[in-house]
Amino acid sequence: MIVPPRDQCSYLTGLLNHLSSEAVPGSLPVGRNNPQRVPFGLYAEQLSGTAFTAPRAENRRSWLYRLRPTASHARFKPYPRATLMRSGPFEEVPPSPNRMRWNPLPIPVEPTDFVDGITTYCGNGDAGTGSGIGVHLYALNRPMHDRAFQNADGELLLVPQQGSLRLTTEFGLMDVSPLQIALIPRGVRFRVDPADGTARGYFCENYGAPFRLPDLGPIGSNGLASARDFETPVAWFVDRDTGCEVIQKFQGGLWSTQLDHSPFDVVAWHGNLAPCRYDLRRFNTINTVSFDHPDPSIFTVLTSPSDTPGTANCDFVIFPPRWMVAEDTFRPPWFHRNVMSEFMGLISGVYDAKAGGFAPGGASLHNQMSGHGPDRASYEAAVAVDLKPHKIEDTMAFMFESRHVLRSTRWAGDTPLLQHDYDDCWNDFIKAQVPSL
Ligand SMILES: O=C(O)Cc1cc(O)ccc1O
Ligand SMILES: [Fe+2]
Repeated sequence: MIVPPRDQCSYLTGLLNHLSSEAVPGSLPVGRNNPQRVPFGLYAEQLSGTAFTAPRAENRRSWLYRLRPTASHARFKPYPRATLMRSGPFEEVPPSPNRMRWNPLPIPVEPTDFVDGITTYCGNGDAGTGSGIGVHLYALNRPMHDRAFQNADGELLLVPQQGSLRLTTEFGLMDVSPLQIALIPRGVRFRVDPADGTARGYFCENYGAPFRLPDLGPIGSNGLASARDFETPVAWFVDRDTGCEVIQKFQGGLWSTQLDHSPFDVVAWHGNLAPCRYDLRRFNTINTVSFDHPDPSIFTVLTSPSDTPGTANCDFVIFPPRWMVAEDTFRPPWFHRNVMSEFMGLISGVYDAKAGGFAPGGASLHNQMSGHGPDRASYEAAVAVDLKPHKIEDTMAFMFESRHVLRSTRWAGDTPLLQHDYDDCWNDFIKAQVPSL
């Protein structure tokens, strides 16, 4: 058991391990979950992320030992501020087959924290039936101070793009920077504070089955993201009897209640349901060493499966720095139409299918069966280049790929960030000339 230095992040490693952590020696009950009297009068609480009876390999739950029961709070009232956060079902505007791309979301000018700085671009499914995802960006310029957020509708996969974040969670403290990601299980209360004043990033709100590592099939027992590289914070708590607003997302709506104490009062915990972070630079990228451009599923970091095997509710896929060695191959992404729908973001650098227009902090959406692929400049460069081993460096793009059409929000269609000329990047391809018979 690890006792953390106060206010410093310290981590336990592994994904889905059954972990134990106590911030005060002797606070974690030994050998049972809910003894008649918990050490120091702490309150035992089980947090269930899966049904009690979920198969053992799927089952996720943790036991939290806290200064006060989470149950001690006043009624939630509707959150009084308007935000641009939207939720499934996404029915604000009719779905369109058009390809969409957006310029980077600006950092706000008005004082804006994480909750108020969320803008929803698109999503699918329904928070009410527990399938689908919401796709959001955040852009903020101040800490959450005495506020905490909790999402009953889904798990959050945070993808910082600019600016480091300090995440204060019920389980402990996590620092997350661009090129790292964080997973926050459904219902866990957390606070997001920028380390350097401002921050921007993407996040997937997963209404469906929790993210997990993909199967590796013939790749074998190693490769892609490794469980040992996921880091979970050790127990850390605040013993403070001052007010804190808890904002909860529930069935699409935002609600607020006021506590007279900190919600971050978990002194000890154990279990396999906990927030974690992962450094994308640890990804063991696998690619062809012969010919042809493989399907991007080889770059899957995490997957949220659906009820149909191999057809994800959401795959989180990255396009990291990597050697390109394929012989006699058009090396960038090929032209394609996909039954799955693709939302992409760019953390840094340039994406190899787009010579221009796809900027860090920007986004694109290519929905079910819409034709897309390299823009003309990328195509022409790739067919002309002399194929030598070449390293794609200093870049990190990602994709949330989902089995259902991603329906954009009204904001996403109306914002001046939308590039109305996006289709033009595929204009004026020279017609192929086949010999006449
Ligand atoms: O559309 C995209 O850029 C993402 C993508 C990349 C790739 O290498 C193959 C297929 C695919 O959808
Ligand atoms: Fe694609």
